[in-house]
Amino acid sequence: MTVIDIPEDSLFGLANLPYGVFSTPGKKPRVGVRVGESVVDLAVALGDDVFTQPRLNEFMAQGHARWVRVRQQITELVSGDVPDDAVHPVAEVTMHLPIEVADYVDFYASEHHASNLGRLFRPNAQPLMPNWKHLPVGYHGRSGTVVVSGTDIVRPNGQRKAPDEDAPTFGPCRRLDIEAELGFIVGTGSELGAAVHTADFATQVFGAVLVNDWSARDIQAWEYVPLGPFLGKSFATSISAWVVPLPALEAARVPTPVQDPKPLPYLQEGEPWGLDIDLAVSWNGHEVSRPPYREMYWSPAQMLAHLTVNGATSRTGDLYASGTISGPEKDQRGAFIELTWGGKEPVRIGEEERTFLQDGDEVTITATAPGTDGTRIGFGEVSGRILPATT
Ligand SMILES: O=C(O)/C=C/C(=O)CC(=O)CC(=O)O
Ligand SMILES: [Ca+2]
Ligand SMILES: [Mg+2]
Repeated sequence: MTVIDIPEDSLFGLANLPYGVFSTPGKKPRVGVRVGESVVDLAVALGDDVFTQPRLNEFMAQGHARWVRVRQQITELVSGDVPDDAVHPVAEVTMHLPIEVADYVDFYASEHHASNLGRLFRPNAQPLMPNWKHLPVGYHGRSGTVVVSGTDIVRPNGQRKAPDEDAPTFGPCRRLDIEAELGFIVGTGSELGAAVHTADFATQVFGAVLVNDWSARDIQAWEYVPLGPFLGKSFATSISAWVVPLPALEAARVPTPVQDPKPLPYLQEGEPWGLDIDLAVSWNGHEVSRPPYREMYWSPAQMLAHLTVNGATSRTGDLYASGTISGPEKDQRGAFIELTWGGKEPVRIGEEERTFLQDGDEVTITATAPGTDGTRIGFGEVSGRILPATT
């Protein structure tokens, strides 16, 4: 038997207990929970077959009451002796995509980001569209290209046309960018035709991950009118390997910024709440931005309510992302197009300067939040390295 060591300042103490899918050499991917610098194999520790699956979907589909029970069981288990064969050092496991992504939706919930992108993409129009403060704007993404942190990202090819060019050309993206976001994973789905109320968020959403919504700005700028993002964003979206369960985020709840005008009734919550999560974006190992999630205008529950208000189902494994997280300050912007103001103001990366991503560049996004026991909890990281385009 083993007593798992949890350093006092660990971001993965008992207040966190994130789930992931891991493998050890020669063995199949299965469900584990992170405790300190260890991964606990839940199939071995709890003796339940649902954790032998290579994804969290089957466990999530068991529903909220079951999630609560398992979290209690894990807390009791790791507070005492854990069977030796259930414990692996995190440095010795390989992490996999934690969920089979059902549908993927991406919102646009940061007023600062939406205003900045409006100015950059539509310099002759008002930055925020008239609908923006009435509904959480979003689009349907491509679930099949959601990948786990650490997966290399091949620079996309596509059509691009700069404003000063007469005709589009085909080739590798020249303005490859990131978007630092938070993603919410639906655990319990809804019926076709039935809207999900804001109050149902806590029992339907299983947890949260970090998201990097890689974006080809030149492809996007040319293709997006009038139907929205398409190939400029569908080539890859990276998520962190650890899914932070919703109860771990209780202490991070904060009111959203004031919503004026008052949203329509289906978007109302007693008091709309966001999350006090601090993100950090590193470019080749140099921190370039610290986006604050508490600045997000639309709440996670409002986004879910909007997503389903027309009767569209939500399903186990759905991923809906917040949209780029940008704060009011320049060093709080969650996309390089904003940080470098459309490539006009390069940022310093050690000895070098950057506007958009070069081949070989690596971006890592991390985040922490207050935990329920007064310590902080961590999201791990979402990272990815750019490989040259295929020819
Ligand atoms: O305003 C636009 O035309 C484009 C917006 C985006 O690229 C943002 C997007 O994908 C949603 C987000 O991450 O905030
Ligand atoms: Ca996005
Ligand atoms: Mg994407």
